[in-house]
Amino acid sequence: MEYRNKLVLAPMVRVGTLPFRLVAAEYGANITYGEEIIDHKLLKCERRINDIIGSTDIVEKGTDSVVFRTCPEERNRVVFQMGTSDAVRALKAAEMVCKDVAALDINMGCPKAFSISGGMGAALLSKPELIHDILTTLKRNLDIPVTCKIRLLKATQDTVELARRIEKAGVPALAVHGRKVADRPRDPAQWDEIANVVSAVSIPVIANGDVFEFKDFERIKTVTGASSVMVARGALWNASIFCPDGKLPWEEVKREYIRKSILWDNDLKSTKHTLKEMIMHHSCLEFPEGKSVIKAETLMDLARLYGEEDYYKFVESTWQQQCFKL
Ligand SMILES: Cc1cc2nc3c(=O)[nH]c(=O)nc-3n(C[C@H](O)[C@H](O)[C@H](O)COP(=O)(O)O)c2cc1C
Repeated sequence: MEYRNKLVLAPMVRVGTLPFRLVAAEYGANITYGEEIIDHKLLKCERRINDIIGSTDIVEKGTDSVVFRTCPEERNRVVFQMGTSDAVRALKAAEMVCKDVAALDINMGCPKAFSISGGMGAALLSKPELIHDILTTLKRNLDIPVTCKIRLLKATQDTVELARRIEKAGVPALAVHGRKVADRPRDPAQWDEIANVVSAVSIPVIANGDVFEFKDFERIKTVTGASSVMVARGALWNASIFCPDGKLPWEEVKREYIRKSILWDNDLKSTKHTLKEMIMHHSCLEFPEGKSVIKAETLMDLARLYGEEDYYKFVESTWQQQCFKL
């Protein structure tokens, strides 16, 4: 996996499922991260090939609940992001997905209470020995690249020191979200702090924070010196941010997302959540569209709402034909 000169879709919980990753890639993302999945959850899952829709699924044992869905088309660019606080558990969990993804990333930046109280996410930032243990154990035992995504520490020198230690663990790249743990999304990302990390390490740094237009990809690279750029909210609000020719109208992007959600039988909650985030940014959930999305009980309801009923029926009939063949 090459980490230089890449446009990267950031990991986003309940957003970064297969249809969203495919849409982002269609518009130009070179590397697409899945949403963070916790190792404990993975350990309760099994890998299943879904011959009807052509996906590989990680499914909660004894249920049909899909925790992670991928397909061969994205095999060379999808990054599985995991939450963990233990090297051995992380390895056991990673073994289930490593054949189907291009790389594994460990989330070392999540500031949410759930992550911190479990010793995961940003809690790892103050435990460099544990970081080293997790990264080296995974690297030694897996055939795919292992990276991590961090936030800034309170003091610049501490962030730089941590980045150097992470580099020594042998990772091929490091993603840096230019905010501190206590910062909120509205606080500006500190690109100058990312620049300090870039100067201190030789591995490619993936700069992340406040990229909202295509021109920002070049701007953040110039300011930070980073090799690659990762974008979260800018992509959530309009995944065509990756298009060099400029963004497409968000309605068009939303339609593409809905069609892909139908095609890959995406989890309804995830599809609704992603649509609601888009609507909240561009319009208002109180308007009829938002209310209908909230009310939708099936993907067919959403297909009907967006005039994609025929497409839904077409996809359903291809699944039925596939079922007969099997
Ligand atoms: C809806 C949403 C979900 C997120 N989920 C994750 C996640 O699963 N793992 C992670 O490392 N960061 C997660 N983040 C943080 C982003 O990956 C990114 O670091 C942050 O939003 C800053 O980038 P931005 O300024 O481009 O939004 C999430 C952010 C958003 C908006």
